[in-house]
Amino acid sequence: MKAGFACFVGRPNAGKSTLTNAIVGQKIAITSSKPQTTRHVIRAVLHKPDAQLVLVDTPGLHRPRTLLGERLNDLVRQTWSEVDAIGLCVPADEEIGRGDRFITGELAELKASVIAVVTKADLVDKKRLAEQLLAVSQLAEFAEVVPVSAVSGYQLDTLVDVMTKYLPESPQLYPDDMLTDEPEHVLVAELVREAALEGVRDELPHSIAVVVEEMIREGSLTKIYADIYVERSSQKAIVIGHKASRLKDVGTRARAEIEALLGSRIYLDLHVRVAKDWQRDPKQLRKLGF
Ligand SMILES: Nc1nc2c(ncn2[C@@H]2O[C@H](COP(=O)(O)OP(=O)(O)OP(=O)(O)O)[C@@H](O)[C@H]2O)c(=O)[nH]1
Repeated sequence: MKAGFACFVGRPNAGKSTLTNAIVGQKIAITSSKPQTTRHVIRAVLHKPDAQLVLVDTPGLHRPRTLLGERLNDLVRQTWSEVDAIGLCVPADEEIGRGDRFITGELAELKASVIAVVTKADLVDKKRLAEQLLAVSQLAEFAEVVPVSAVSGYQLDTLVDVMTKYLPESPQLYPDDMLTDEPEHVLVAELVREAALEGVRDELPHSIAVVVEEMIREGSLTKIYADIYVERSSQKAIVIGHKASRLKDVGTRARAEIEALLGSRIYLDLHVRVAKDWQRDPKQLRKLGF
């Protein structure tokens, strides 16, 4: 029996969240077409007859400009130092760049086995894929190099097998029925946050946080009360929209996602609140889960 921890790293937009979701087969991490939306460490547990792979989802590493930025970087480095296997994601359809080299360099000192994962293989032809595999393997000494596509499902099983190979001998770490150890309310908050960001990412990229205050089950219905926090009242107006039309859309989108996640009917009550400059205030950061 082998068991251990693994995570995917890579520059923004490399396809880490999508890959995690595709492997786990359920939407638990946040994906978007815009960089740097992954915030919480979310674990998914993959069960196999002879192994247990615990996937940890980390935010990206970037130059910290706020207290939140610093906390996030600390979180990333701590996660990296604790895992047994790391999948370094490099998209097949983009040139290898400074971001990839920077992250590869950061990984050099770690005890973890590093597997280079060439993502989005469906976007390129065979020749380009072969070239990218070669270019990636010249970046560093990787344990293995594996091309995958989260969209077509190409080589996802292979990747899991490869990552499992580098886990230590260990009894299983989590019970059989466990998919993630992230409390439900955090997953729900992430889905609300994703819906709230839809269409306003450019205006409010890092200014929205969501806290689920209450989840009450009443038979087949789950009542959820959540607060959407912004930093200024001008942002509040953006999130709510004209005659609350935007907030209604946010609720509709989030409700569909949450119903799919929880498998039950949802009543969703959303409030938009201003927490002035929450990204710089330690007390507020703690309250918001950072
Ligand atoms: N065609 C294709 N697109 C993909 C694939 N994987 C991810 N994408 C797209 O690439 C974009 C970025 O994917 P994410 O999974 O959000 O990337 P990420 O690395 O988690 O990004 P950050 O959270 O910003 O660090 C999204 O628009 C995805 O739909 C893939 O296998 N094939």
